[in-house]
Amino acid sequence: MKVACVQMDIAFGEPETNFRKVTEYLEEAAQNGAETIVLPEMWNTGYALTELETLADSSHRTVGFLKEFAKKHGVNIVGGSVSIIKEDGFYNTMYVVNKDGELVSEYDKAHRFGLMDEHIHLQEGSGLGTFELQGVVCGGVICYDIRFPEWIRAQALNGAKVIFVPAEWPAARIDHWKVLLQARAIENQCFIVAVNRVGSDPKNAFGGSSMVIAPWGEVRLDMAMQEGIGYADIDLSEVEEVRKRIPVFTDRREALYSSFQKPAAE
Ligand SMILES: O=C(O)CCC(=O)C(=O)O
Repeated sequence: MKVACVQMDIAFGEPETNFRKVTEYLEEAAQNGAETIVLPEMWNTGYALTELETLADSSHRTVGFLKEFAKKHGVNIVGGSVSIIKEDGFYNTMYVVNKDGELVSEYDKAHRFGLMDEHIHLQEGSGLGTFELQGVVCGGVICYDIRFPEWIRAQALNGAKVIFVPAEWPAARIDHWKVLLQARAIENQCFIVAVNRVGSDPKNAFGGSSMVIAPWGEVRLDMAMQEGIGYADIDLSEVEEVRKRIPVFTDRREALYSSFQKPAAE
């Protein structure tokens, strides 16, 4: 699978500008032979959370746009995430469409990031976020979600061999981003394809460093602070090979772990 990571700047609170920019990047990646194109987090609005009432996608524009592009160009798109208004509030939602233009996943970010006020403005999701692309089980989580190893493990236990991570991760903590991603790849013995943004908004400067990491932990792509598209080839046989070499999934002791779980507080 040839993946393309779109590491872009995002215009704060300007969906029209961002849709134009994303269209250009998708076209470039498709022309360069990408099979699966990955976008960053909240690419329609950025973190303009106080303006979501007027800016969030209410008419499923994003889904229509991604489906049409995917079908026309025969590419899978892991659509990063966009701000969406649903019946009970705003969500940070990842849409994935396959080469036939079918929506194969709609994942709402599970863990809201307090330092960026998500807990005030956004609802939290409770779906798992696994899906299939070309017969391969994949997972999707969003940014802060990678700080919860049990959540990524749940995806791996449900069969994910490639986990996609769109993000708007600040430069101030970019060391955490790199280490956490590498750890999630090594412990789950899977590929991690992580796409962060560059540029800044009124509150944060973002750290780029979009990465493709192999199941043994090698970094196959690190885009540093470069705006543009990074490409990597993923050979899924590496997942089986690494899982055979060190059989973590066979050696896990679920019953042992759950025997020490604290009961929920009253
Ligand atoms: O966990 C972090 O340090 C960054 C998370 C974040 O920026 C986000 O979830 O949007």
